[in-house]
Amino acid sequence: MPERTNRAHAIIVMGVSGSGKSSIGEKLAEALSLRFIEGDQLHPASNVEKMSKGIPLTDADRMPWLDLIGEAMKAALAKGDGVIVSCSALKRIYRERLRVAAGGNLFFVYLEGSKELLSERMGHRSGHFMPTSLLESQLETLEVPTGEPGVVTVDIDDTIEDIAEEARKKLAPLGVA
Ligand SMILES: Nc1ncnc2c1ncn2[C@@H]1O[C@H](COP(=O)(O)OP(=O)(O)OP(=O)(O)O)[C@@H](O)[C@H]1O
Ligand SMILES: O=C(O)[C@H](O)[C@@H](O)[C@H](O)[C@H](O)CO
Repeated sequence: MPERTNRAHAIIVMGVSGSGKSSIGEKLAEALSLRFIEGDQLHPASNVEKMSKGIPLTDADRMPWLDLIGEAMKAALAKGDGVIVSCSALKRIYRERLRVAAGGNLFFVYLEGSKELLSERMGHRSGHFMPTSLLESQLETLEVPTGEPGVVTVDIDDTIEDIAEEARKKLAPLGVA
């Protein structure tokens, strides 16, 4: 379990594509006055190219990307800064790798929603490299993090503002405020 202290924390807003990681991550960062890092921007170009073509990423594709996210969190924490990152973090091994990178000082906000709602939200956005056809593989790959240390779960069937507020309320008892 991450320690309850006043020091800076790293938070990952996680979930499958279309769950709202970027939208909620930005809002939560604003509410907690923390820097927000868009994890998608750290993907190697080869990963973006694959996803654009509708090809799911493999563990081997994701590892270098997770390591870049880990380094970004580590650098922020080393400066004493808290940080929020959007990252799908679909499997437990990915989350463990990220926890190690953050020196155990890492919380996850898991955005949970139905396939129908996720598909609707992905379908509504334009100009994004991730096709809705990849949602199926995202859901198959997801290992739900509920019950792991430092994880809070929020339902995405709400407004962006209310979801971010719910996440903030659930993080507060864990010492993140
Ligand atoms: N609570 C919400 N209510 C209405 N629309 C939402 C909500 N959350 C996100 N959206 C919209 O749904 C789409 C997906 O959201 P967003 O890009 O934040 O998700 P994401 O998890 O970061 O996706 P990806 O991982 O594929 O980049 C966007 O068009 C966003 O504006
Ligand atoms: O782990 C993955 O398969 C990827 O990270 C995806 O989740 C995308 O980055 C994102 O969802 C697209 O916008």
